[in-house]
Amino acid sequence: MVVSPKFRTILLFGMPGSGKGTQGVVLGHLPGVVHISSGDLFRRLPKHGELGREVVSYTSRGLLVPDELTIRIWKRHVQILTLQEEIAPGSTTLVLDGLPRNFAQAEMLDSVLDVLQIFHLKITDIEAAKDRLAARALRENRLDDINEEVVRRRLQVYNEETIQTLRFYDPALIYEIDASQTPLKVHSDIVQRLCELETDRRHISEPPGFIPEPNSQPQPASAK
Ligand SMILES: Nc1ncnc2c1ncn2[C@@H]1O[C@H](COP(=O)(O)OP(=O)(O)O)[C@@H](O)[C@H]1O
Repeated sequence: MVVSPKFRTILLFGMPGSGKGTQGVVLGHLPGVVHISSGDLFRRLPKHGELGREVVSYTSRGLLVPDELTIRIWKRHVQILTLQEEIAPGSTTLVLDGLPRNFAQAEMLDSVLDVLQIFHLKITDIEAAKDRLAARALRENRLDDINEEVVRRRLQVYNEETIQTLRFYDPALIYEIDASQTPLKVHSDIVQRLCELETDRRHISEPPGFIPEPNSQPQPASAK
């Protein structure tokens, strides 16, 4: 049996409004890094198609889209990107935001993801998260951010279900970041951690065709 290599993956975790999308988009600009947001995938589905209508029937109520459907849509997207040679397991690092969102999804993705790092963007002030969602509702015209009841349910789903997903992974992979900081400071914390990983010789971002030297550890300043 041929076993396909897994995608090196960084997971962005955090409650709605914690800034996963903002950080994911910026990281996705690095060479060799591709950002995939499950929420964006769902919003891009044609609204009048069968899939789009089914998805909206859940997202509009603040509920999770069923696992089988979520994973099917995600895998189809990854397959298209792979066929278009925009990504390849072994050379691309995926930054996933919004997925996996529960324990079952983590299990379903385990055979395709090699999770290198999980950033848990923590917000303790729920009111601050709600304010961010209200601002995003206007900026991005997101209906699910406008309705207070829908927002309340999404936060509840996060606290009851999504946060449990972290138990699936080795605690050593999880890095907590204070998401109430400015986006730039959150980004700086993420980049600092990723640089530490690179010095551990697990490369996150590589220019196309870049082949790391077998002993390319950074030299101390005195050796230069
Ligand atoms: N992995 C997932 N599984 C099930 N539903 C999801 C998943 N990702 C996103 N969704 C649905 O899409 C909605 C929007 O998700 P997202 O854009 O990530 O926003 P946020 O993190 O602010 O809630 C979620 O409220 C949920 O209904």
